[in-house]
Amino acid sequence: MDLILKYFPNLTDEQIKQFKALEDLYQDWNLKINVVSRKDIDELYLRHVLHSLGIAKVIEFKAGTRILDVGTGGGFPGIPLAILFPDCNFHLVDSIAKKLKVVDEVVAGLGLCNVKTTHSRVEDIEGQYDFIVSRAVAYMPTFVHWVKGKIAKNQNNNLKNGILYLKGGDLSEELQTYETAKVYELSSFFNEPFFETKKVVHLPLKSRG
Ligand SMILES: C[S@@+](CC[C@H](N)C(=O)[O-])C[C@H]1O[C@@H](n2cnc3c(N)ncnc32)[C@H](O)[C@@H]1O
Repeated sequence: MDLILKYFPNLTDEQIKQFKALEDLYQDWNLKINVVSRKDIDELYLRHVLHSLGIAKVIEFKAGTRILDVGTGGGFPGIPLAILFPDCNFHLVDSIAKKLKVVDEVVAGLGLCNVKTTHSRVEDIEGQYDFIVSRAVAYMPTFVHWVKGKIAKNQNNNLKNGILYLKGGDLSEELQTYETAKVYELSSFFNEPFFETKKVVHLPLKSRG
């Protein structure tokens, strides 16, 4: 938890309480359903919470922003972002029902009112969002194809609307057709060895294929 405060020192008491509660909630749920690996649960704040919050270092969502988390799994990056941005609306989607059961319980345990979940493949989700966030779900061209038509145009005249994807490694081949894609190194925000090769890819609306 100290790690979160180190990089996000202006949290409210409520947010601190919610971030602290994550550890027990995930530990309890992991005993019943394995949503987070053993190693990762021991380093939950580094590997999941702080990693998810890397998106917030790239874009600070304004109140009322609609965000879709595709393939949220156990709730990442959606849940940490929903704690950080309580005035934004989050829709967390996954194609595996048991993972969403855990997400629903964690959301209820935290008292988060800004999160909705749906058990579905993202291709079947209808609706428009200002941003689509994700981590470790699909190769970028496949992902872009899945979410085509789901990003709202001209909402608040925000040219940044689009995809924010947490990825690692060499992305040159994957991103070669997306000229306006911007890649942010998470090591420039977080001084921790874990983030050495980790990045946030921002694909604004205009660059969608
Ligand atoms: C490797 S896990 C990543 C989970 C989470 N984003 C994280 O980083 O911890 C990939 C998740 O994407 C989900 N998924 C894969 N394809 C999907 C699709 N087309 N629609 C919705 N969810 C999908 C899987 O069920 C799985 O939970």
